[in-house]
Amino acid sequence: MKLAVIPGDGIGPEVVAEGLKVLTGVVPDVQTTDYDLGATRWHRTGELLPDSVLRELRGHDAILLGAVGDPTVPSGILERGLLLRIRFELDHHVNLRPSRLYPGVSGPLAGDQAIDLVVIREGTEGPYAGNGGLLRKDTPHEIATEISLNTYFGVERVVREAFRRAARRPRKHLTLVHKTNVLVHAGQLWSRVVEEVSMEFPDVSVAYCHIDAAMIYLVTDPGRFDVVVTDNLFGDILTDLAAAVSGGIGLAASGNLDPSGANPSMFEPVHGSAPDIAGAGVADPTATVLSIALLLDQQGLPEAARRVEAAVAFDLATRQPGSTGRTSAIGDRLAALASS
Ligand SMILES: NC(=O)c1ccc[n+]([C@@H]2O[C@H](COP(=O)([O-])OP(=O)(O)OC[C@H]3O[C@@H](n4cnc5c(N)ncnc54)[C@H](O)[C@@H]3O)[C@@H](O)[C@H]2O)c1
Ligand SMILES: CC(C)[C@H](C(=O)O)[C@@H](O)C(=O)O
Ligand SMILES: [Mg+2]
Repeated sequence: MKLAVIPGDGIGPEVVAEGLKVLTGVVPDVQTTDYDLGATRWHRTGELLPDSVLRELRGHDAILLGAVGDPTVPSGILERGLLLRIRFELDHHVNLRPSRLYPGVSGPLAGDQAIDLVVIREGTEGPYAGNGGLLRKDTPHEIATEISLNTYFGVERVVREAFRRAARRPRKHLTLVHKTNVLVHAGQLWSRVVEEVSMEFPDVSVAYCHIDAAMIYLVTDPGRFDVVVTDNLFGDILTDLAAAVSGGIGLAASGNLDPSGANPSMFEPVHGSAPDIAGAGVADPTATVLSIALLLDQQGLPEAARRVEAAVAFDLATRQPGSTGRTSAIGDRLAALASS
């Protein structure tokens, strides 16, 4: 497997190192190419994602990313110019974000309710499309717009993927999360597409939830969710909360997928560069390791993926209550468990 590695900023390199330990333990023939993209390169050269690097990324089977973002770089430069540019250029329209409360993990919810859900977040449209600007800048009449783009093509393909995934799960249940009572144009498109595609999946039951109510239910009754399909921004926010109720952001994995296979998919923890703990060696690498499991699955290695997930499940079930541990110690443990 040819893997492009973008460790990135903050805790990115720390967690990626542990992810690679686990990956190379279960799949010996991984050839990695490291790309030093991120804050340091931007400061040194002004480059975010040179076209030549983008071309090289396309030549890999998959990409592993740590995180981007740094307090010394104006907000949005790295996020838009590097991370989102990769997602958009490589047509990562399916942003796959599973959340599971693993046995032994104590979440913040009363009675540790069962959580096993998958969010399919649209990845290339919505308010992330970059369709906006500032008018009359630096005047008292300044106007900022950030228009949400929703195309039939973009909504249909992600909704279809969500139904496909729901149909393969035991509960076969899909919830559309949106804000159709206010965002009536986009809301109507999303609802209509869900209704249309549902005709092809008669075994999948369908529910709808406004995004604000979905936040309530994620905290009071997360068991009602199986597969959730939603737009780019709602999905961003929803998956941080889903992570928080499932044992924390240090456990939340994601895959940015182009299911057509035309472009390499990219795997990364849901969390960011965590400048508050960067360099301290205390970041939990489990989210990255679970992202490796998603990568292995997508690369057609389900048995290796299962071993990695089983290693994480065992580790979480046997961790000392309340303990987090050192990044490298968790990585060593997971690598040993997964390759044994
Ligand atoms: N995919 C990405 O690259 C990505 C995702 C989110 C945020 N960001 C960027 O990261 C920077 C920091 O953003 P933020 O602080 O809002 O979010 P964050 O996810 O980096 O951190 C939020 C909180 O979670 C904690 N945390 C995060 N990962 C952890 C881990 N593995 N183990 C233990 N604790 C962990 C942090 O210490 C912090 O308290 C910003 O520049 C932001 O744009 C990047
Ligand atoms: C850093 C940012 C561009 C990114 C997003 O909003 O998608 C992050 O929050 C995430 O969840 O991966
Ligand atoms: Mg986010």
